[in-house]
Amino acid sequence: MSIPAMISVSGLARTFSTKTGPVEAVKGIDFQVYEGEILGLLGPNGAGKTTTLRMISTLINPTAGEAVISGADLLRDPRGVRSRIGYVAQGGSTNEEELVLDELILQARLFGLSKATATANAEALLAALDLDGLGGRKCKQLSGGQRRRVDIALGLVHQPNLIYLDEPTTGLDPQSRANLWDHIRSLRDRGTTIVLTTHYLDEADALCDRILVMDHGEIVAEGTPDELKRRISGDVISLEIAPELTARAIAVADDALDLRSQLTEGHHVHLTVEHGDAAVIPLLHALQGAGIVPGSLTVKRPSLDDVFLTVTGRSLRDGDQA
Ligand SMILES: Nc1ncnc2c1ncn2[C@@H]1O[C@H](COP(=O)(O)OP(=O)(O)OP(=O)(O)O)[C@@H](O)[C@H]1O
Repeated sequence: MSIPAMISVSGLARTFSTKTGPVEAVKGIDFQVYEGEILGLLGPNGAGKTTTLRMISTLINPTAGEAVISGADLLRDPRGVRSRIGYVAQGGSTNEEELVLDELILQARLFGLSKATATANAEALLAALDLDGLGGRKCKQLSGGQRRRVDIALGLVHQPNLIYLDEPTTGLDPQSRANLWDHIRSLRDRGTTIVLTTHYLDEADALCDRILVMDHGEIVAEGTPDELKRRISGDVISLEIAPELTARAIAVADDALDLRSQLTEGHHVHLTVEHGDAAVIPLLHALQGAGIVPGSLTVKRPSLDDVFLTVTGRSLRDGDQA
């Protein structure tokens, strides 16, 4: 049975008019988000991630295209869309002077929940997001990680089953980031569908079930982190071999495996194959048959940085000026 699509987007585009001419922020993209997954929009600054999120949350109108969000049509039923989603913006939206619990209850009431339900939801979320005991604090008295969790609670307090997180961990220290990742995963495990944007490769890798790589307003690659790494770059098996045997070792490996590429560097032979783990035993067997015993063997999976470099021709970290 196929998993139902929570979001279905087709031909979605947004061009901004500026004094210096039109800016095509998003150039007609198609994608689906499935129920219960964490989908990541990964790309450098200016790739079009936030514009995409803002369109599918009704905050800005698309110039072209359409979308159905949790059963509601984006263009014909924007109120329906708004009631079904939670949106956590980049900078958050907490009111500095407000008490955390009051802020959450107010937010839920804005979505039409009764006082009792709003209070119950707010208290349950404080517990679920490890914010117990902080309901009586002012938002400005929280740490960065606590604030980000309050932002997320604000997006969830009306109990949407779909939440958008724009750069959820930007500005957090490594420990708060890892802690927030755990919370985001636990939301998914309880059935919430999550769409998040990030420029962090490690975040997309650690957190997302599926990734859309965006660059210059387009989706340039799509897949699970593993699929992307495998499809685009392959795994690299590195063998330490006596220099006089490297040519022979490559010939043997080429017979035994479906090699994508090979490279010799002194005592080392690097072989690129689709599935490194599955290739190790046949490779060792073939080498042994030819009387070659490697001094060492390692299998390296490519990083998402390698993926980004392959699809865009530049590193994600260099791409911030795009
Ligand atoms: N209101 C606007 N008016 C004009 N141009 C805009 C507007 N909003 C976004 N843009 C432009 O559209 C492009 C995409 O911006 P967007 O914010 O969607 O990128 P992003 O991938 O979310 O980047 P970041 O990671 O920095 O948030 C950029 O070139 C940006 O300058």
